[in-house]
Parts: sequence; C-alpha cells; structure tokens
Amino acid sequence: MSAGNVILTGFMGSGKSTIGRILAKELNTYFIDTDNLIEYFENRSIKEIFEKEGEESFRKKERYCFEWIKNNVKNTVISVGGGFPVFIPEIKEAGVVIYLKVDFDDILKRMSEDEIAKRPLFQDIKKAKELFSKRDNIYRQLADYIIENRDIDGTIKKIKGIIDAS
Ligand SMILES: Nc1ncnc2c1ncn2[C@@H]1O[C@H](COP(=O)(O)OP(=O)(O)OP(=O)(O)O)[C@@H](O)[C@H]1O
Ligand SMILES: O=C(O)C1=C[C@@H](O)[C@@H](O)[C@H](O)C1
Ligand SMILES: [Mg+2]
Repeated sequence: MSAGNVILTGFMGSGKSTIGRILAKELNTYFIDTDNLIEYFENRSIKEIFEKEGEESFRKKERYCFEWIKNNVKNTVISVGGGFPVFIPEIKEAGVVIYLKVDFDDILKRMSEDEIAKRPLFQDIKKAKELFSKRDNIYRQLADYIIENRDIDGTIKKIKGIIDAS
C-alpha cells in the first residue's frame, strides 16, 4: 500500500471486519479492528461495556482509539465500529475512507443470531433499521469512496483498484 491507511466504514454487518482482515492479508500489511482493539484494551466485550458503562463511555473509548491510530498507525487496513464515523467525523484525518454500503435487508439475511447478540444497538430490528437510515447520509458524506452491495471478492477487487489508482 503506497499511501497511509485504508479505513472501512459502514453499518453493523456491512462486512468491514470480514473484508478488512482478508484485504490486509492479501496486501501483506497490518490490520486493526477498532472494536477488537477496544475489547483487547478493556479485556471485556463491547456488550459488557455497553451494559456496565453505557454508550457514551464506549464512544469515549472509540475517540481514544482514533487519536492513537492517527498518531501511531500507518500503512494499515482499519475496520472501524459501525458508529465510529458518526461520532468521529474527523475520521479522514487517519486515512482514505471507504464506505461499504449494503442494503438493510441484505444485512439482516447475512447476520446470524449469535452475531446479532454481540451488537447492543442491533437488539431491536425496527430501531436498527431507523439507525441505518439516519446514518447512511453521514457515511456517504464522510467517505472518499463508496462500494455498494458487492460480495466479498467483488469488494476486495474494488478496494485494490482504489489503492492502485491512488
Ligand atoms: N460481502 C459480504 N457478503 C456476504 N456476507 C458477508 C459479506 N461481508 C461480510 N459478510 C458476513 O456478514 C457478517 C457480518 O460481517 P462483519 O462482522 O464483517 O460486519 P462489520 O461491518 O464488521 O460489523 P460491525 O460494525 O458490527 O463490527 C459475517 O457473518 C460475515 O461473514
Ligand atoms: O453501529 C454501532 O454504533 C456499533 C457498531 C459495532 O461495530 C460496535 O462498535 C458497537 O456495537 C456499536
Ligand atoms: Mg466489525
């Protein structure tokens, strides 16, 4: 990867973690997932953080993560949490931002019950859908590139094209 970091954004279940991990391997570079990083630093799950301390506290931890990444991380594929760009609109300062846009119904089809259980803001499907609609605009505005409704291979191919051209 020639330039700095590649940052994947999008709603819960849009594939940021899955795609990011594969992409980093294929590019032979580093991979960071902010949700995993927070769980590692805290030695507990996001679900537990939300339950014990609430969302606001989680967002502070994301902010800390962002500052750390901005100051210390280069040439890395970074998958951020679904709300990360919403609460940290300066996200572009840390790299090229790619929004993985997937329709809500497709997200629902691909998420298992176990995966839904790990996501505190996905417990009520109606509320999750409203959140999805509210956030789409924000993701779009903060993205350098948008990739819509592709399978895993197609998404990775597109991202590689973006990296090669930049
Ligand atoms: N392009 C894709 N096509 C089909 N299924 C996918 C695709 N990308 C990811 N998946 C599947 O969707 C599920 C959720 O993906 P993933 O955990 O990567 O989402 P995420 O964007 O990181 O979500 P979160 O913001 O909650 O961390 C996984 O089971 C994954 O295998
Ligand atoms: O969309 C969100 O706000 C979230 C998405 C997940 O990746 C986690 O960061 C957490 O569950 C919150
Ligand atoms: Mg993820």
